[in-house]
Amino acid sequence: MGIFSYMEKYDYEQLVICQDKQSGLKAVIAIHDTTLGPALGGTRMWTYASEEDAIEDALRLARGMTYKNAAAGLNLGGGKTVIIGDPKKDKNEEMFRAFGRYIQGLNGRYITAEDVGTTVEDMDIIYQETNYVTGISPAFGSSGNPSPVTAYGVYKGMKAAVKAAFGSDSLAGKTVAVQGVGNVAYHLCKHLHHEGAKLIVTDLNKEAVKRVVEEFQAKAVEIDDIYSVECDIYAPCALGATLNDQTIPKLKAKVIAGAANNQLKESRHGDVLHAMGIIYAPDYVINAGGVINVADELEGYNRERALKKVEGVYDNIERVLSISERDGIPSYKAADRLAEERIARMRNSRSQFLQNEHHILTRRSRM
Ligand SMILES: NC(=O)c1ccc[n+]([C@@H]2O[C@H](COP(=O)([O-])OP(=O)(O)OC[C@H]3O[C@@H](n4cnc5c(N)ncnc54)[C@H](O)[C@@H]3O)[C@@H](O)[C@H]2O)c1
Ligand SMILES: CC(C)C[C@H](N)C(=O)O
Repeated sequence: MGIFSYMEKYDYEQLVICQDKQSGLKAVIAIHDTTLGPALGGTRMWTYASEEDAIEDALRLARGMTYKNAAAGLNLGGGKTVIIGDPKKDKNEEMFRAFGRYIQGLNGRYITAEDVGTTVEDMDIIYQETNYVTGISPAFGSSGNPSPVTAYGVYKGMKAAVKAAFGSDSLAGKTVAVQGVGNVAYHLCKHLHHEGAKLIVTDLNKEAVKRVVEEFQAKAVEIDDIYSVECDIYAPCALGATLNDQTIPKLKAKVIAGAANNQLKESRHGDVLHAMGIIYAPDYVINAGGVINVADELEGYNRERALKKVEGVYDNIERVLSISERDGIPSYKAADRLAEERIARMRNSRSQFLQNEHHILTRRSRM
């Protein structure tokens, strides 16, 4: 499908292609929908097989942020950036400065933060060029790395999903199979271990596995074995599309609750999970802790207030699962409905003329 057809299909607002020869920056900023407010979404740095793949990923992830922000009750729209390159080899200071200038050029329509392959240090460099960046260092009065807070939200959301499946939200004695034990899942494993859950883990990065085995008595398994292990909960915390035709038939878990974005390869896989009676905590509802946390920076960051808001992920998962049960629809559809209805309500809410500082009449009166 051509880019304009794809954008029209899901009603995207804007796609910005950024190139800076000097620094090697090749970035794609996708803005999906700003009905609720400026588009907030992280910057992913990844080695894409093709430029088309990078554009598609930016578009897909941006739309996911529209739904995530809407379902989390934030007054923010959805956007995302991908930078083409290897985060271990291709980063440099000029690249993130150049990227910061592109963000500034959007004049607040897009606000960035961390995603896979980018760090607080990268956000600090962007901050030298623009205010439209979050997840910057606590030294600037900001919230820092969002991953521990995302993990806290996933932990809370997992408890709500476990309650729906087993009648109690206790994780003590439950076995959780965690795929990918990087930034978010390390902290998730810590919460689960403290509550008395048993952990089975895998990761392409052997050091990351060693750390959770040593610190949280996790049992390590091979990459492909994580789907078929005996467990109560499967927590996908690596990349997307791991719930697909090949993996779903292997699952033994009664609950799926993890941090990864875009877990369902296609929506129909959410229908399959529903038909199998597996409780699926929709990805963008359960992993909203990070964005809720960085969004708090826009009001002057307060950690205590941010964590309180993140605890609401529990209620949000409960709400989605009860709509799913009440209406007999898969949980991913219940989540989409929640997000779409909020956006539609705001889009259709009555508009009144209010003169503000951006209005032409105000500007004219200063002349
Ligand atoms: N960091 C956040 O605050 C945040 C917020 C919301 C969503 N997410 C999503 O959560 C996921 C994890 O994010 P992160 O920040 O922890 O990233 P990360 O890169 O730190 O961790 C991901 C881990 O998954 C491993 N991995 C990759 N492919 C794998 C595979 N096939 N099998 C097993 N392990 C594999 C990697 O080696 C890495 O250790 C991503 O999908 C991200 O988009 C992150
Ligand atoms: C704004 C960020 C913290 C975004 C995060 N990477 C997410 O996917 O939610």
